[in-house]
Amino acid sequence: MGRKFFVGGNWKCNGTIEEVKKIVSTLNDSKAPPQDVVVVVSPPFVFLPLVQSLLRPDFQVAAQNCWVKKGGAFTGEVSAEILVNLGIPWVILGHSERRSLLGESNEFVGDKVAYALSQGLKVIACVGETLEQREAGSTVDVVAAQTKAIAERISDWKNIVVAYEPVWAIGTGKVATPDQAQEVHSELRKWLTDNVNAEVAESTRIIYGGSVNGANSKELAAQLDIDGFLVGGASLKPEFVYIINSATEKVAAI
Ligand SMILES: O=C[C@H](O)COP(=O)(O)O
Repeated sequence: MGRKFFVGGNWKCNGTIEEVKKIVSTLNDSKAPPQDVVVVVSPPFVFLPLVQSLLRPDFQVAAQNCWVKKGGAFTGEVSAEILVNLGIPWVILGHSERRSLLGESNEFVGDKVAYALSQGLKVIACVGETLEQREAGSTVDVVAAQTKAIAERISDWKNIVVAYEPVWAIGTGKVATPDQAQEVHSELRKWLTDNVNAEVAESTRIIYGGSVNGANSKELAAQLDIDGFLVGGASLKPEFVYIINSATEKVAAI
């Protein structure tokens, strides 16, 4: 299996200069296994240059969003071109907080993903169902529709990581069980096989997000179709290092 384990830390709208320096210092001092894991941290826009300048070179940074098309007269937005100019390699798109709070539709997210890729960014594309959708039995339909809106707009999947983040598990402390997560990851991979192609399905990393912490990461990492994590709250704490090191669980399971 050629999918290198991937651990993203989404700091969301958190941090002061002092806190940022402390988190980076903890990461820089950690013994992560770079041969087994890709580590990408995503601070708020304004901290990106600082984090990039301080962070160890084997870890990377991601923006938490970018504008849907070429920059210009779009007050308050940050374009893909600006991120590229700053040397930011990754961007998180389609996070459920933006989908729900800012009304980002599947199509809008698909357009953003396509534009970001066209500018040379790598994308962590988030999908996931709400509790109501899960209880209505429509989880697979929801994540398939979100993935389809991306698939219809792109032709090359090599710079995409798909993050499955059930909305009910985000920031709630209510993590999906390893079986629940594995089931959706497996369905997503099947969707990619049926609707894109087998090569993309086999090579695309599908990572899990939603209340991942140092106590549950190893068991989740051992699941066949879980290729890493997108971590929120715990990425602000020293336990993030433990989550990064759960990559060794995956290597052992292969
Ligand atoms: O992007 C990360 C997810 O929203 C997960 O956040 P959380 O780990 O705080 O639940």
